[in-house]
Amino acid sequence: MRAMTPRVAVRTRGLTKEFRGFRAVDAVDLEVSEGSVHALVGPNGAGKTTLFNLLTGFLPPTSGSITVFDEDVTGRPPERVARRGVARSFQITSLFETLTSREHVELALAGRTREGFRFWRSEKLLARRRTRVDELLDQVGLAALADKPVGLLAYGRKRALELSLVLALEPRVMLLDEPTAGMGTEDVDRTIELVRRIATGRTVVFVDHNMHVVGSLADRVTVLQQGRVLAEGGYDEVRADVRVITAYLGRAEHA
Ligand SMILES: Nc1ncnc2c1ncn2[C@@H]1O[C@H](COP(=O)(O)OP(=O)(O)OP(=O)(O)O)[C@@H](O)[C@H]1O
Repeated sequence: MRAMTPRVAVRTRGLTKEFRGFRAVDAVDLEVSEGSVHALVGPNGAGKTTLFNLLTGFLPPTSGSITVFDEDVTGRPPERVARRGVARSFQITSLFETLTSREHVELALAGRTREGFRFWRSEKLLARRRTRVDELLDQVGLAALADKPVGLLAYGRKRALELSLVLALEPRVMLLDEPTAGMGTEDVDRTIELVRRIATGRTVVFVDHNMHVVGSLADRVTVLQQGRVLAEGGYDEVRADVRVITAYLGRAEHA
């Protein structure tokens, strides 16, 4: 039997973003396989966030191209890219402190589906919506805290809620910007488990500075430095790459 080659979920070719002549992302060729978990790492200022913003349409590229499942989305606005199944989380999201987790997820679902806020017109739709809300909260471990105002939740739980809001969009490709930023060890480990769970059947691209997180989750790692791809491969391969070691050590020396 012939082994199936996975499709390419996201591909960039020569992707470049200049800010007044400064190349924050410089001729990046990236290939993310469908169903894989792909990490973007690199020292501060390497261009990771800018690349995320390009992939999701939040910034138009200066040159180069982006395809999502072979469809060209170069220069498309965020809502058009989102319609191709790409959803992202942010480093910092604003949640509504007085609303509960359940209310947040309900709003995310109402915003996403065609029924919008008309679900109350039909008992059937209402029941289906409730089940989906429960599933999403359960998936991120928030079932027991669903009716607490978000302002009372610990930081790690708020980040889990943010993930459920991304999941509510039912993305084919999830982009997670520093999912463990600012977390203590316990929350980091919970988040690793959570991302692993939600990555099943999906493509995930994430940025994280924590190498334990990268090593635990990533099938492939792309290392950026000064906007360029410095190295790419499996975690162990990349970690042993002299150019990567030098890039990180060089930074430590100058810190
Ligand atoms: N809107 C902008 N205008 C001008 N320069 C920018 C802009 N956005 C980013 N840059 C510059 O582009 C470079 C890459 O920034 P970016 O935020 O993408 O890096 P990063 O790898 O995400 O860094 P960090 O790990 O600190 O989040 C930096 O030198 C930054 O100052």
